[in-house]
Amino acid sequence: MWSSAVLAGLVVLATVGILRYHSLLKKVSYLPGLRCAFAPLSLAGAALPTSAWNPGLDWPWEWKWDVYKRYKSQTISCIPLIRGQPYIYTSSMEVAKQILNGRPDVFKAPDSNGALSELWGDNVVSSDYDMYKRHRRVVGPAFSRAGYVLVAEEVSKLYREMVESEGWLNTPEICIQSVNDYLSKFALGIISRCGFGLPFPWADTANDDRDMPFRRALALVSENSIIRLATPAWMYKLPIPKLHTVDKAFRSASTFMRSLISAKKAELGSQTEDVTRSGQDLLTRLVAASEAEGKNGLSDQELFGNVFIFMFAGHETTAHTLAATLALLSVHQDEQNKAVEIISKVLGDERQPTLEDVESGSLDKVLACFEEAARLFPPGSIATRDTTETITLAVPDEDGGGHLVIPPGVRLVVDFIGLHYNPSLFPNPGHYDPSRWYGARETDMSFFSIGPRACIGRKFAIVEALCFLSLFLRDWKVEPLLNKGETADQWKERCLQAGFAGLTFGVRDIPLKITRRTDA
Ligand code: HEM
Repeated sequence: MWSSAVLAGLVVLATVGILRYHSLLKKVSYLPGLRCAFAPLSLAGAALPTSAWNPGLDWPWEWKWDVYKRYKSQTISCIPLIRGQPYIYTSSMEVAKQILNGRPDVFKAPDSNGALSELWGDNVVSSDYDMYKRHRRVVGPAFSRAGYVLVAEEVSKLYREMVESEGWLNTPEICIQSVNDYLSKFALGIISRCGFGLPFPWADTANDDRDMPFRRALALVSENSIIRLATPAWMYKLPIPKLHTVDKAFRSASTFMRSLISAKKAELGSQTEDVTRSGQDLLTRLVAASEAEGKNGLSDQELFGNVFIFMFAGHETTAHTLAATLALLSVHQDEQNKAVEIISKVLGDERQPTLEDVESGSLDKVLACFEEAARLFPPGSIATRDTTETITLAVPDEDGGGHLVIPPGVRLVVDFIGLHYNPSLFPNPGHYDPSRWYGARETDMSFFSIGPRACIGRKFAIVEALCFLSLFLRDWKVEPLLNKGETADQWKERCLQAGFAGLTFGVRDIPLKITRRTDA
């Protein structure tokens, strides 16, 4: 009796499963691809590591060499068998352009961007349609030429402080276990100074009177977003130290950012002059632009959401890419020498790089070293859009041509790792070859995404990266820090590893040896 009831139950479950699978297969236009337990960007999918039954967040990196080959298509599906909506991933530029061209029948779903809006409130990255237009109207003016001049100046100042405070000037050769830590601090310093008008001295020895220093709080916040999303409020009352630390970090970062906004509003409110002329940092310009919009401006919560985005989008991405650039140049001495030669020619031994140097294009071959690193390790490794209506996507001839017909509720993912390792776009894709980017325009830089929602901070990042690399490479020869008996190839195998680090994708800890070239 019981056994036949169990059997009947199993038959019903299997039938429901098969019917569900077939309906999902139809939704992805019968594209071949991954079949798994949870959707990759669902909480369960993202929290669990990449494995055969759970692709998770890191599969585009882990399986970059064979997944599209295996399914003989640049566009594949991913069907979650237990939970979640169906996905279509593409590594084809032709299909990516159709997804990211600003069409109204797809949108940025709030849960597709690391649930940024759930954690911090609506913001320019995670919103869409009218809400996006409102955010963008206020955020756009925050980026200005005067702001980029400030970035170039502050990079030179902070760089000098860094080498002095770290005592590098007195040491001909320095072994660094994780260059990422320095670059993360550097990029946080630049966004703090140029984004928020904060002092951010490199050697900050002052006692911080807050519960948790802001820098530490930010690092913890970026590492623990998934824990924060997955943990119900009552669990923070349990005696679990890790959760207490996470909670404290989120509260601390949040209090700090709110106080920044209130202080800026008060400062601008007390000025009689034109508020837009009172400061060139992103926050001043953001708050000023919002106030100028009157009742169409952003609420405090929305300002807060954008401040958080500036803080993270503005430092993690650049830091990850700079770490990858130095790692790759350390094992490509020929490329490093080429870059140093150009820097010496343009800047000589002493001159600091300026915005004019960046804009003149004279350092473009140095920038190409950064661009090629961003191709191989793109910090914004995916861009997602969900269909709201039935759409058609033209399939490239190489994949057989024709059209995909996709109903509402399907998640379309542009896989920038797949795209950047696609040999039809980048021949010999595993090879680090900065010359691919010689003569490239900003819109060619697919690692900043493509279409109308491409990165608004790209010039900020380019100015910061190019000025930093010019200063750093002029002073230091960069080599891999090898373990005893290790070869450069073994170092590459060990150290050129990547995955989600914080809210974005990037290289893991990079150990380097730096040697003084000149009297820095
Ligand atoms: C190497 C550095 C950077 C990379 C690779 C990068 C990459 C990206 C990518 C791929 C997107 C599109 C995301 C999507 O479509 O879902 C994006 C958007 C955005 N980025 Fe960046 N980013 C970088 C630096 C920055 C900086 C320095 C800032 C700010 C100071 C910034 C602010 C933003 C904002 C606000 C958006 C949303 C734009 C919109 O939707 O209109 N990014 N970024």
